[in-house]
Amino acid sequence: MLAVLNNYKLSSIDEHKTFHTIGQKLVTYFQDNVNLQPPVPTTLATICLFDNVTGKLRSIIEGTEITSWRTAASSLVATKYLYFNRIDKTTADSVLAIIGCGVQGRIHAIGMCSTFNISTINLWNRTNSKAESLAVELENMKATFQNKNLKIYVHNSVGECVAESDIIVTATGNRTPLLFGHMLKTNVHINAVGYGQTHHSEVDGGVYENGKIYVDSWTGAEAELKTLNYPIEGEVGEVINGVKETPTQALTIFQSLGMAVEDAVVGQLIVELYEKNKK
Ligand SMILES: NC(=O)C1=CN([C@@H]2O[C@H](COP(=O)(O)OP(=O)(O)OC[C@H]3O[C@@H](n4cnc5c(N)ncnc54)[C@H](O)[C@@H]3O)[C@@H](O)[C@H]2O)C=CC1
Ligand SMILES: O=C(O)C1=NCCCC1
Repeated sequence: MLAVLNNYKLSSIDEHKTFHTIGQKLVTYFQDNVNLQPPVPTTLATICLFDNVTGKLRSIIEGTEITSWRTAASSLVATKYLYFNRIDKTTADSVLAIIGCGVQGRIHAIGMCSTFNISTINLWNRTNSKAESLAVELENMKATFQNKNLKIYVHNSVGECVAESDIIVTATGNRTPLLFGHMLKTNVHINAVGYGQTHHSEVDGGVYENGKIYVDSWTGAEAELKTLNYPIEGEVGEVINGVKETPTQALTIFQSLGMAVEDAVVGQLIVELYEKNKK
């Protein structure tokens, strides 16, 4: 995944400086890594940054953590603009479901509960003990969350997990659908993160058919969602900048594809911080 970015700002580094970045991320996904002792993340990533004038390799950055956080951050932004901006926040009592409690499920849970007023979190994982471990971790983090009275439940089935949920994250990498329309309340928001057979494998066609689908990037969608036979409303960015309207009263789906620019910019930020702190 190659990204070339010119003339952009990193205000946390220097609000007057203009940055130019050429970056590429290499990703592997080895599902059996979880069975190793000690376990190794299934998704592993390395980010390379290149000098924008000479093309010379400038930095090699460990990209596994960056991948986790930037993916969750994209879902948080999508959830803010596609879900929280259309509900009455004064009465909002939002319930979150995490389907798949691996690396992404965990970071999404922490990110969502730290950022939004989530009153209940419902967890499901194929191996139940993993959901139970995440529940313990979240219980111990409650003091840092927006809603300190967060209720945490582990469920034995996906249907039970999502039945009362307003916001859903699917992060399993399952190759066939596990989330179906009949399981859902009305007006829910789904962040479909996992990559199985395709990006849209985890969610049944009936959900896409009745929902408004948003992506992180049109370019990514043209290449990576060729087999999704339902119309895409737009990019989340188009809702943010007002080109597309904020959806109202709808089932919304953020189809997360992952963008190389996210990795390149965070990589650049880390290099700039490293060099600044070295001085
Ligand atoms: N959209 C994006 O930008 C990104 C997507 N991903 C994708 O997200 C998914 C999850 O990634 P990680 O959390 O890093 O993986 P992980 O291996 O840490 O977690 C996956 C979880 O889902 C469960 N699971 C695995 N296969 C399953 C199946 N067939 N059915 C039901 N549950 C299953 C596992 O028990 C595990 O807890 C992967 O498909 C990965 O490719 C990862 C990074 C970025
Ligand atoms: O953007 C990424 O990084 C990934 N996207 C799809 C699945 C693996 C990692």
